[in-house]
Amino acid sequence: MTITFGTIMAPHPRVIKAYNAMRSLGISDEEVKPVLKNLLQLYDRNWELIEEDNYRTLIDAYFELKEAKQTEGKRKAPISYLNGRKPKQELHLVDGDDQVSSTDNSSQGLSVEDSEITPNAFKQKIIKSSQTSIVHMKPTSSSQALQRMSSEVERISTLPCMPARDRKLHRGKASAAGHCEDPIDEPSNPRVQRKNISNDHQQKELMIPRTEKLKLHLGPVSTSYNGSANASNGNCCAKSLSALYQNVPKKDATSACNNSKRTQKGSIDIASSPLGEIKISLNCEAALGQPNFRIPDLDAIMKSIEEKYLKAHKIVEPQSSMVKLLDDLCGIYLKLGLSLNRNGSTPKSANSRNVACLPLQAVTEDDKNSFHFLDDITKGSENVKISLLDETGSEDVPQFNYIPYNVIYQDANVNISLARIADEGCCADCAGDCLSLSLPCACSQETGGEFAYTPRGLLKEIFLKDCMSMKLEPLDHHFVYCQECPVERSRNDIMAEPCKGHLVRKFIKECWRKCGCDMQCGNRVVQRGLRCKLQVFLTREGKGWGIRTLEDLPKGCFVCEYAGEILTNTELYERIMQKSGNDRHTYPVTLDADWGSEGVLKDEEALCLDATYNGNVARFINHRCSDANLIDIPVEVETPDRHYYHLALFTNRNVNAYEELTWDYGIDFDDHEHPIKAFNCCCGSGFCRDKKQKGTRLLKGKKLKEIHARKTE
Ligand SMILES: C[S@@+](CC[C@H](N)C(=O)[O-])C[C@H]1O[C@@H](n2cnc3c(N)ncnc32)[C@H](O)[C@@H]1O
Repeated sequence: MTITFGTIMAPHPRVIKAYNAMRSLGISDEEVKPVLKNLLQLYDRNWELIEEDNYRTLIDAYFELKEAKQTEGKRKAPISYLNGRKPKQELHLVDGDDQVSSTDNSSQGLSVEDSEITPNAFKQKIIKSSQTSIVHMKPTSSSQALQRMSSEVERISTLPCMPARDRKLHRGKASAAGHCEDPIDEPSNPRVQRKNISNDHQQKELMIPRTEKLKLHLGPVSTSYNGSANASNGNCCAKSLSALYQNVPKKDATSACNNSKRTQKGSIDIASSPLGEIKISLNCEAALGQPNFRIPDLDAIMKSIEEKYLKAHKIVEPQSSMVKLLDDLCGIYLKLGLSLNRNGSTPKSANSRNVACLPLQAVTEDDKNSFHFLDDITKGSENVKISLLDETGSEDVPQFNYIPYNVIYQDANVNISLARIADEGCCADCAGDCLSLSLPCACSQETGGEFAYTPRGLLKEIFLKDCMSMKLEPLDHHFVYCQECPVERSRNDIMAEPCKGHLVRKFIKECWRKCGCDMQCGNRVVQRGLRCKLQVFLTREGKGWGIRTLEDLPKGCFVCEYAGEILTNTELYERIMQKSGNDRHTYPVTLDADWGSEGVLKDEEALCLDATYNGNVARFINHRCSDANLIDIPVEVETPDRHYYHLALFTNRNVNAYEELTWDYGIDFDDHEHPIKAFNCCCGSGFCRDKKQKGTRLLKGKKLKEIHARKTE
């Protein structure tokens, strides 16, 4: 089947105004174009008559055609009206339904190819022709416009035979002056325009017989979406593309061009002529040979696409391309078409944008649910909404309770008290913004007497660099060792191996309640919560849901913290044990940044965050080996010890809108004794550590350092 996407021209300013007026009524340019052309001809290009009363005449004429279609029923038009194109003066030689002659200009409307035709016969032809129109709006009752056109037909066709050049004079000054008569088709390139005119003249002289062949441009109201699954339409569309070439004067033919691109479900052809005409045709070859296919309602297709792309994204994602858009349209067309047959067919009402006259049925609930979209998964609990989109409609919406901040599940000992914060551990004497102080306050001690944040609220370059270096080259940094390591105990509780060491992480310490500064202080970033526009989306690589940013993010930007239930290790093991087989527990994060300093840390004391049942947006952030765009940094806010802290995620480079946000979980894919079985990594990174993944390279040390250096440049 073929779907044609219309014709693009370089219109006259008055044409643009007319289009704009009609667009406000929901009528597309493609529908207006043939009607406007006809009126211009009928009124000898007297624009005032068309423009007066807010384009009343044009609106009338448009609806007259609709009505003509309705009153005539479903008789097949004798002429294939495919698409607007072609300089108007050529004659339209049509052999029949499927055949378009080499001088075809069917899109321009009716031509009288017989040497003599009565006005009535011509009117009939007009009416028949409108049957191929696509009905967008409910037709009105009959009106003057059709009568005007018809009487004009009578008037012109009853004129005594006259040579073409005289008839041209009769049609008005613009014609007589030899200007391009049709502003709608007026080519923007003057060189081309001149050629066309001369070509027009030649053709008229050659082709208009003495017996007064005439053409009335009263074409179909719209043929923008006249693709259908039946073979004849498919053929017609192919012809309409080739007709672009056929209409091109021979000497210009070299400048006509045709572009073809294959999509997954078909192909896209773009043909252009030196006349400035461009035709885009999408051939949905995936529908070929599908016996169950029935033509779906165009409204349903359009709505589906609009919801998929506009309502869901508001703006277009970077991965989007026209090819993808057209391919999606084709896919939805196919899907809706197949679903119609399954559920039986019912006729469609006349005021919908049907693409063909086969019996149609309204879209089913199934069709409507072909994708999932949630406006705000946070239930209003964050500073910004976070939407969720599943473009495939294949995945159930994740079931969990959104919590913006960590909450204690049961036994976790998180001691938050002002009394525990020593005077020297806060900045009670500060006021306003601590970052504006010439001498940084006590809260900067943790980060070496310098705040970790810039006045713009980003991580300072040097701080980020140090944190990245710890991630990429941990062995170059300081480790502490537990006397009895909870990690080793979790592997083998009976004979736990010695602690392998815990990296001494760099912490950020933010100002808090005991500090004198205000909430807008530059040293309060994580605690002020999420600000970035994020979206949960279904990844295509088999990672399940993921997070992407809907806006460009600068390097060092706080994205979100990892929030969930605060559990003790004991509680976490219990949860893991309760889970069966493949139902893996996938959302725990160990708060081990300071374990080594605690000597013997019991499982009832060691803490972790579990976002499985209660969590925030971070629970959707997927893992990427080594070159992820986020980095996790421990942040001290309300507790001075490192037993409990916040795990904040910052960008480690500039991130473009619609990039997936990823984080290196630090998984050792070779550790087969870990209580939580590692997933098969699909991160796609060239540095993927999961050896099971084909084509991955293991890069360590220097190589990773090089990459990081490049990325942070
Ligand atoms: C914190 S969740 C991330 C969100 C998750 N994708 C979802 O749909 O809810 C971690 C889980 O996501 C999946 N995942 C994350 N990164 C992955 C990767 N690089 N390759 C494959 N699966 C991944 C794994 O199932 C993992 O256990």
